[in-house]
Amino acid sequence: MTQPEAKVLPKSPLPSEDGKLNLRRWGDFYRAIINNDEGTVGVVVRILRANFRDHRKGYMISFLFLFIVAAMTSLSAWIMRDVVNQIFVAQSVEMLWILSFGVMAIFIVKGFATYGQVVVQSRIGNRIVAENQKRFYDRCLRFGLDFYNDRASSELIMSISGGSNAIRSILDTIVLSLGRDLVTLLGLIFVMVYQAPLMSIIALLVAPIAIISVSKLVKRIRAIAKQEFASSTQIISIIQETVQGAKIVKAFGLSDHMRTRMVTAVSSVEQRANKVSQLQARTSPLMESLGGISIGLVILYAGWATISAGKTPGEFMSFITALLLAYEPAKRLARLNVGIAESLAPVRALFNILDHPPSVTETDDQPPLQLTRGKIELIDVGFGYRPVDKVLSGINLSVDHGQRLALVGPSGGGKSTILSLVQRFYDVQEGSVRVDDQDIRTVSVGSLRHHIAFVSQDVFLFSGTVRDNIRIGRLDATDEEVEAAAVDAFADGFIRNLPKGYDSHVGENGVQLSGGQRQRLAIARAILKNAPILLLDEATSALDSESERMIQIALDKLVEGRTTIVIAHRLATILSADKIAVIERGHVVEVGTHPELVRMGGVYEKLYRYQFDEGRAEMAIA
Ligand SMILES: Nc1ncnc2c1ncn2[C@@H]1O[C@H](COP(=O)(O)OP(=O)(O)OP(=O)(O)O)[C@@H](O)[C@H]1O
Repeated sequence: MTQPEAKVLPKSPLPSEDGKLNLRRWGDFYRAIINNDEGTVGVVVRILRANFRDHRKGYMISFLFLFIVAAMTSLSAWIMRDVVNQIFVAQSVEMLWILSFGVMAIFIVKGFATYGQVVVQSRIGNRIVAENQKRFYDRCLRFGLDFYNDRASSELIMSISGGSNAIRSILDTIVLSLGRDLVTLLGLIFVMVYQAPLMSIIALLVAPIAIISVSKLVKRIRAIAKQEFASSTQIISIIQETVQGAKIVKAFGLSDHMRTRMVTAVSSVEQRANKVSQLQARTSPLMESLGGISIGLVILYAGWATISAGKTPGEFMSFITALLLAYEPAKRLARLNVGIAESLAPVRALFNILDHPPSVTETDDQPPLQLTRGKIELIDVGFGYRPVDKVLSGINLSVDHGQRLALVGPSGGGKSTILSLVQRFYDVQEGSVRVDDQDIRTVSVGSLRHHIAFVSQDVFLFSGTVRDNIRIGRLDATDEEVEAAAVDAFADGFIRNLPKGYDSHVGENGVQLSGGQRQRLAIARAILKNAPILLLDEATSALDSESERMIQIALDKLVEGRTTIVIAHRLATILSADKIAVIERGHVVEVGTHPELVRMGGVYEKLYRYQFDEGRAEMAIA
């Protein structure tokens, strides 16, 4: 998994060289912390910037409810002084009624405010998850193929689900901590300080110890949670490989090997989850002990003051109630960072992907491709998937309207890469690709691909029916158009023989269709798209001769009147091509028609002779 390099933070501005407070250095320091995506603050600030503004109103309502809850909690502590002094000491009947009903009212209001807050908060939370998932997916769709080549799909799955839920959980934690716990705590501290200032200082003595200890725990949790997330991603990846590679797993007897990999990943998650829980749980003895010390000291002082200094118990009742009520919110606030630490890893994974720069860039004002003839040219094209590894150099090729250019040559020569460049899956690093004299980098990518139909050799089938899969060619096609395309692709016959005909579901990856049948569905898609430019990567897998013959007839029909670039593995299919280019180690080594190339006696002629001899041998065997 790719992680961004940690940015180096400036050193703390304390102590400054001259011993004076340097406000600019403090400013730089805090800005760096906020903009540092590696730090908790940086991530939290980014989450707030991206998500808080759009839900301001909702959060305000949520805060209002939280404020009511906090106010009611503080009020319930405040009222204790009068409960003791007016009811139990002064024995006032009138106050007995007022205060009893007052306490009931306080708790009822608190209950309803809590309900309102939970409902509002959950709605905002669910909306934020949905928005982040949509934003993430939109971003993924805009990436070039290089993005997908470099990533396991498990990383994307974990980021879209884990990352957006973690964002929600961090926001919930912050809102609850600030709105409920902080406001409640401040209210209660106000009550405490107002009622007994000296005792407040005694009670708050333990706070710095709590803050320092918790921040140490947080650092450890963050590191372990990152490893836990990586292992969880691995679990998804192993499951995907088990499903997609089911045949290979069975054929090569890899069950034990896969099981070992899974056990390792699962155990790693288990151990790390245990460690995180254990570290999180450590806050309990810490907080309980510090809370106990604080309360014990207060009782000691209050008891001493009542017994020896003649103070009334009522004076301490409010304070002690406030202190006991403050204990829970104080504990939660101290743990705030602990909770967030665990969520940081998935959020960072999501941010990593959102921040990935698209390799194929396009501005909103790029005009659509103006297609007149459908002429394609590659002019001095140079390209490599990685900066140091050139895959294509000095490629000059052109194919005019209605013509057929065939690319042949040894495996790994760069033929498929040429088709990718024409569709602008990647941008060329040298030279240009032009369609009807327009550099394809200057027109909108959508319009370019709209004019191109691509039939690849590995046909991908989406989950859904056969009909849905053909309709991929043109989403607004009618059922009749879909079926007509299938007829032209010689697919109608086998489709009607499926249990539910066109409405039969193709399983994940279309496992129940043969290679030849899948090819014909791909051809039907291209027929339906009816684009003026056709890019064809012929199937290499051996098809039975009947399938092969039908596919060839369908393809011959498909190429009619279109500008076609075809990668040919069997030369017999391209003898009539207008131009044949031999691609070897990233260069065009020969160009010409079939008779010209045979006469030339070069690479093509050797290839042809080899396949011709092979064909004769096959015929002899037959
Ligand atoms: N996504 C990729 N990332 C890195 N290198 C790649 C990628 N795709 C292809 N290559 C490399 O680029 C070179 C050209 O590959 P390409 O698929 O274009 O060849 P080809 O002529 O179509 O081969 P084949 O006939 O076997 O399909 C090969 O060395 C291959 O390893």
